[in-house]
Parts: sequence; structure tokens; C-alpha cells
Amino acid sequence: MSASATRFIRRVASAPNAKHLFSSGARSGVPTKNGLLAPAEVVSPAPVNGQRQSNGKASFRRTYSSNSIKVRSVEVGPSSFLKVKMLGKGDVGRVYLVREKKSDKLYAMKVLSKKEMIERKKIKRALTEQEILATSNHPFIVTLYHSFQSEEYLYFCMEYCMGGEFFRALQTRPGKCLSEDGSRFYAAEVVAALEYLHLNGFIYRDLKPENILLHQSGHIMLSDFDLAKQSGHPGGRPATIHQSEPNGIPIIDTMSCTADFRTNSFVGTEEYIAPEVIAAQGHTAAVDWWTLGILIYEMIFATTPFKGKERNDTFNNIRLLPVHFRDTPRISSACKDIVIRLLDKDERSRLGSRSGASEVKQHKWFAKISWGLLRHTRPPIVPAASNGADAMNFRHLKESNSLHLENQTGLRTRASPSTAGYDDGMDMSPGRDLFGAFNSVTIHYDGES
Ligand SMILES: Nc1ncnc2c1ncn2[C@@H]1O[C@H](COP(=O)(O)OP(=O)(O)OP(=O)(O)O)[C@@H](O)[C@H]1O
Repeated sequence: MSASATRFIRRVASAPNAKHLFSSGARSGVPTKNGLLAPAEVVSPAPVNGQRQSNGKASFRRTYSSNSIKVRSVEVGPSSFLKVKMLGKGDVGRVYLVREKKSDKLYAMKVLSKKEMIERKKIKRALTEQEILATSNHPFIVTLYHSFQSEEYLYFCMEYCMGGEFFRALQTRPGKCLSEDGSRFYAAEVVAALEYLHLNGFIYRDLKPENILLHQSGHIMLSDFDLAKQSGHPGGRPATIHQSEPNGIPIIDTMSCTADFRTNSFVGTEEYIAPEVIAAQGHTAAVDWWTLGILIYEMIFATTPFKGKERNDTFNNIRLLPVHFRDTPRISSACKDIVIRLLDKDERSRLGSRSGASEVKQHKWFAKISWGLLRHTRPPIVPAASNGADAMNFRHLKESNSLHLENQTGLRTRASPSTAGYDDGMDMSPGRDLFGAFNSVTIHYDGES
């Protein structure tokens, strides 16, 4: 990591290392779906492709219908791309800016080492991430174009989010925070993305500024789905429609899409973990509404509400302390109310736990938001104009000398310590093809060449 990069303290997901601190009980054995495409929901207009820019304006050509994505056998391989530079490092892999030789287009390529995944018991997470990316078609969720594998690596070829990390954008702002209005805008885009994920039966479980990327236009793109969990109903249970709201407008109940689904894994990022996860009583999609409360607080106050000196202090604060608001910046009573309602320690009464996103959207703090026009609203942070290849909205990362590149994008990594005691739920019997369930596909979106 470069000197400039060390200025930003990154919070990583605590799981699975934190698991042994608490008696978390049995992990959920809910299987992931490895079939192909689930129908895409029609949720919001105005899609975007990170590559398409003309006169600084994004063009919105993708459409949302169950027929708008077509999954085919994979049409590319590692040698179809040239590495431009490294954009980010994760636990078991690297993300590179790459250029497709044939089309000259830029993409973000996540390359995961199979060896590291086996050692760290993260295979199932990679399969889930592929599943979510390959079945999602939403303007605020990063787009997957190809996934494939070689003997040693898994590859995810994704839309390149030129605007960089939201986390970094926040860190470089005066006071490292946003105004209440700015925070509302990003919170609204996050709600739209969570709504879509819940509708499709996924719980995200790792919302934090580090996992939000920015499109060149400044709109958000949720990424990093390796902690997400799919309910036992591939594609999500059909949403229930309630007609009983006072204004008579029917509301879609996204909680019903993951209903009856509780998972026990101890996952999340320390300061964002919900009390029910710490209590290891099993958790539901309501954890995502808890993390939204923390995110709103952090965007406004530049810190999270329950942060303690040590991890256990943080966990105790999460379980026991009420939210405390500082005097500055001054925030509206509606803002305080939504944060308090989202950070309800009882998941059964938490905002969003009754009918999901529609309930959150109807809170008075969001009254100013035109949900259908979100994608057409100018975002509060517009990233510096980039030609793409300069990756100017990214930290400068030095590639370790210990990495040997092959085929421009493949990489070898040093052996790393295994994650003792964590069971990723995979059948590791000798001779079994552990990555056989990984789908090698190319995804075509209507309106894109
Ligand atoms: N689509 C993208 N466009 C631009 N940059 C990206 C993209 N995807 C990932 N990155 C960069 O790579 C970094 C690591 O990505 P990501 O968090 O998905 O990797 P990971 O291996 O899953 O990490 P973790 O160990 O945190 O789960 C991101 O923080 C971001 O800087």
C-alpha cells in the first residue's frame, strides 16, 4: 500500500475470524443456486453502462425486463484482455483495470486465486458473488459482463466504476462528511439497490462506504457481494403486495421475498454489525436496514455511532448504547428519527422489518426524494473527469514484487495462512471439482453492443 493509501483506514469484514468470540451456533446450510439467470425485476428506469460516455454525460441505454439480459457460454478468456493497472486488493484476489483487446473497452477484472480461496475456505462466497452479479441488472449494482476460470484463478469481468470508491470520496471531503441532503441522496440510492437485492432473495450483509463504488457520473454502484446470502428461494419469493397504506398506494413487501430465512453466520464489518448478529440468534434481511442506519450516521458525522476502543467495546455499545447525536452538524428531527428507527436494536420493530424497502422509502426523511427520477438527479459528488485509463479516482497501489503475472491478468500469490476453524460449507472431499459449480458465462444486456 502506498504512503497516501495508508491515510485511509479500511475496515474489513470481521467474519469469519470474529466468529469464535461468540457462540454463533450452527451456520445456515442454505444452498446457493447455481443455475443460470433468474428473471430480472423491473424496479427503476434509467440504467447506465460505465463505459458509455458522450460529452461527459452517461447514456442510459439498458432496459429492465426479464428478457433484457441474455446469458451465453463464455466468449472470452484471460488472454482476451490487457492489464492496465491494479485498482484494488481484496482478501483473496486483486482487481485490475483491463482493456479488452478486441473492442478496446475498459473493464474492471477481479481475479481470485483458487489456492487462496481453498485455504481461506472462501469458495462458496465466490460462487454466491458470481450468482448475484450474473443475475442482477440494476443501475446501482455493478454489472458483470463475463465470468470464467483458469486452472488457478476465477475471473469476474465487470463494469469499470471510474468514479472510484465512495469511501475515498468521503475521506477527501472537508470534514470527511456530507451534508444531510447529500447523505439523503446516497442513502436513497442504497435503498433502491437493497430493494432490488431483497426482491431477488439476497441479503447483502456488508453495506459500508468501502463497498460502494462511484460511476463516473457520481451515482453509486454496489459491489463486493462475497458476504451476501441467498434465501432458500432462488430468485426470491414473490413479493407480497399490501393495499392498506393510508394513501391507498399499494406497497411491495420486499421482506416477504426473504421471509422464513434466517442465517447464523457471523459476518459483517465490526462497526456495522447488527445486534442480532452479535447475539448469534440468527438474522434476516433486517440487518441491511441496520447497516443503512450506520451508513447515514457515518455520512453525516464522519464516524460510526457505536465505535469503541476495542472490538468488544464496539460490540457492547452496539448491543446496549442508544444512538447519541453530536450537537454539530445540526440535523433535522426527521433525520434523527430515521437513524433511531433504523438502529432499533430489536429487529422486529426496526424500520424496514415489516415490509422492507417500501416502508423505509415512506419515512418522512425521504419525502423530498423522487424515487423514479433518482438516476437522473445530479449527485452531490461528481468525480473528477477521467479518461478511464488514468484511473485518477483510485489510490495508487503498488503491485507487490511477489506477484507473478501470467497472461497479463492472471496472478500468483504467496501462500497465506488459512482461516482456522471456519467452515465454508463446501464439500471438500478429495477428487471433487470444487469450482465445478462456477458458471463461465458472457452476459449480454439489451441495447449494448
Ligand atoms: N467494478 C469495479 N470498478 C472499479 N474498481 C473496482 C471494481 N470492483 C472492485 N474495484 C476496486 O477493487 C477493490 C477491491 O474490490 P472488492 O472489494 O470487490 O474485492 P474483494 O477481493 O472481494 O475484497 P474483500 O476482501 O474486501 O471482499 C475495491 O475497493 C475497488 O477499489
